[in-house]
Amino acid sequence: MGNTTKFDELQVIGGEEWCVFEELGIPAIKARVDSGAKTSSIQANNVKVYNKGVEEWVKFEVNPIQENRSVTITCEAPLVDRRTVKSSVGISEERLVVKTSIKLGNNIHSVELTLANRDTMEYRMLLGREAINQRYIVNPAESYCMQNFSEEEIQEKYASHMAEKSGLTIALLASNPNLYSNKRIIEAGEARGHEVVFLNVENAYMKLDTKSPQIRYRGGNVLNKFDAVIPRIKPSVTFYGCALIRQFDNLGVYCLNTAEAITQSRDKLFASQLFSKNDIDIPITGFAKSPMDTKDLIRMVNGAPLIIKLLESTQGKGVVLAETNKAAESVINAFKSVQTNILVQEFIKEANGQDIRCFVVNGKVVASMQRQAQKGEFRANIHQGGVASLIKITSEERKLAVKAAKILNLAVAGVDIIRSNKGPLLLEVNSSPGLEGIEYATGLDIANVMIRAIEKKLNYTSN
Ligand SMILES: Nc1ncnc2c1ncn2[C@@H]1O[C@H](COP(=O)(O)OP(=O)(O)OP(=O)(O)O)[C@@H](O)[C@H]1O
Ligand SMILES: [Mg+2]
Ligand SMILES: [Mg+2]
Repeated sequence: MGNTTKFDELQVIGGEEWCVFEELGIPAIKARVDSGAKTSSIQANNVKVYNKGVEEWVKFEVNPIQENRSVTITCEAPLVDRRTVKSSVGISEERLVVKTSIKLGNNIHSVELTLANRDTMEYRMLLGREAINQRYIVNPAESYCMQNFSEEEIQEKYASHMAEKSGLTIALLASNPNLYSNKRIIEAGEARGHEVVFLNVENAYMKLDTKSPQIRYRGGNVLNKFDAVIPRIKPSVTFYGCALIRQFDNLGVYCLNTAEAITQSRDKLFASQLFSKNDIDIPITGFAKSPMDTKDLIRMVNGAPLIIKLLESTQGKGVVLAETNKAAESVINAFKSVQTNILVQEFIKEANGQDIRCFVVNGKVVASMQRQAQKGEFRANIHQGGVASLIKITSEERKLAVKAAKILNLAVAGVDIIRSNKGPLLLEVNSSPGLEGIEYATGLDIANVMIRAIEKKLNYTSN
């Protein structure tokens, strides 16, 4: 088995040692020397693989100081292996292995490090056999044989990192980082000096436990450094997304829109009931279970032409105009025959395919636009070819928008209003209103307004 080093050439290391990783930018990290482990490992969060030329590299974050998560070092190193490790319960997990140089006392040599989630462990690093063999001999009774750092020295080494973190750490909980709205939110957060981390709803999961509830991310990283969460939950993942938001909320993280508010706004029937209960005018709306009531349902909303809406619709996809009573009856009964919940609604003809979108943030209308449907179309949604333009809203409309957002308890809301002969009527309230149309129409930086709303709630002042 190769050359064996002479025993008296080996240096003695203790059961714990201070390691320095100059290439990773880690000035000192305490390691448990563990000859039982083959490869050395280090605690790593937000692990991301990327390409650097033809090589694969890994970017990851390390919290080098035990029991202190405020110091975060972002490290980069070449990826040398992906290993499958089996946990004690037999579940295989992939671990990335990187290569870098380690300094122990005055010795510098190359080392392979497994990136592990060691959050629950006392030491942020384990020094395994591969790093020890042929170089050191372990005396577990001793500590810091290679070099020791005092508390003051550690403080000094990390002083710049402690001062560096001035902005907030904000999570954007969504599904697609390339959507205009999401890109703008990240951009606006970073422009104000914050760190914005994109979290994919479907890659996050939770641990329910009274002592240490957690949110984890694919790969086992614990997400516990966030000051705030911006939820942008698409309708198909409402249930799961809201469960995650509740978990963040339980962990004391401020959420720009609560799970409860999002859930309420996603249910058009429930939201409409809340509106009518709170004296907010909406188009006359009916909801019935049995086809036997269809005829009266139609009469109730003043007959055709009338609107039929799927309960969970967005982008205007589930909104239908029935021109005659006969057509209305067959469409309503067709939906009922496939157990689909629908609302039947009075058609506001005089709106002429126009509606108004008010963007509400923390109780204020921060922007508004008019949307005009395409020719021959009654739905004004941008996704249905609607065209946005600037509009000056009346104070009555402004009050209506603010009140609707307040009743649903939404910090950020897209409130849709339609102008009728009876005055402005509330159409619906969206909890993840898009930014593209409204920023384009108004020229305003709405993403910036959202970020500043978080700063205000957290009493954050930049220096
Ligand atoms: N009762 C109505 N009378 C006239 N037009 C209506 C009525 N209800 C909806 N519309 C038109 O259809 C569009 C879509 O309706 P609504 O906003 O209720 O559906 P949605 O699918 O949830 O859209 P969103 O993408 O805004 O969430 C409205 O923006 C409006 O232009
Ligand atoms: Mg909607
Ligand atoms: Mg709408």
